[in-house]
Amino acid sequence: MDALLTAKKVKKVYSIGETKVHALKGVDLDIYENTFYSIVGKSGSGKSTLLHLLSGMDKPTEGRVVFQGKDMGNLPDKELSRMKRKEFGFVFQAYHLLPELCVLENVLLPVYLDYGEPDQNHVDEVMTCLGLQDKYYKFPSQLSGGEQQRVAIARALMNKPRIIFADEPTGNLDQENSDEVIELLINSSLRFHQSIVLVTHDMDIAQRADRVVHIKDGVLS
Ligand SMILES: Nc1ncnc2c1ncn2[C@@H]1O[C@H](COP(=O)(O)OP(=O)(O)OP(=O)(O)O)[C@@H](O)[C@H]1O
Repeated sequence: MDALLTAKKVKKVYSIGETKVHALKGVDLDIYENTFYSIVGKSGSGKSTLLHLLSGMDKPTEGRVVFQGKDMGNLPDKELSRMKRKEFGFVFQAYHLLPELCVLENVLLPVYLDYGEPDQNHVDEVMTCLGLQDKYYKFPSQLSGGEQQRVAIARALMNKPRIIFADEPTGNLDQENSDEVIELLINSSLRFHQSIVLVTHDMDIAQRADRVVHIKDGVLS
């Protein structure tokens, strides 16, 4: 079986004035479908940088990131943006919900950004899967942190992406909400056949993954 997404000899160097930070020093990684990966390592080891490069949010200094045969570094910006909206879902530590929109409007944003029509069955299925069936018309300020993160996950699932990228998604939540959000993220990815690539400091969460990717000083171990 071919990998869905492949990083080949990926390096990332950040330049701050004269100083160069070698954040990734030649990373090879295959992401297969229907698989949950966690990326763990100390602070500053390169976890978020790796997630940003795998998800097309940033480009490598050297090496290639290939999604379904397409080198993301060679795609025109417009095509890359379209691909990311269609194929990838994003969940961050901050929920990034728009406060003036209700839950349903927030969740449907990616669909409207692609000039699409909502698939009402999918919307209802995702919302129910995430326990949000009675929250459609609430505003973010009326929800708890855990509920807001569940809305962000629902939004990430709306376009039926192949991969969910999550960077410390439970970083702002207490233990109980954190457990619930991870449980729902795993359940929904199984239900809707997505892979998950998740960056976390929490080893209990990391161990839930099918594969734990360890990174140290920009190198996978
Ligand atoms: N935009 C940037 N400009 C310059 N240096 C950066 C930038 N982003 C990250 N770095 C540096 O690259 C290295 C890897 O950072 P990265 O954020 O990927 O680590 P991390 O493992 O996700 O850390 P944390 O767990 O603290 O979030 C660090 O030395 C960091 O200071």
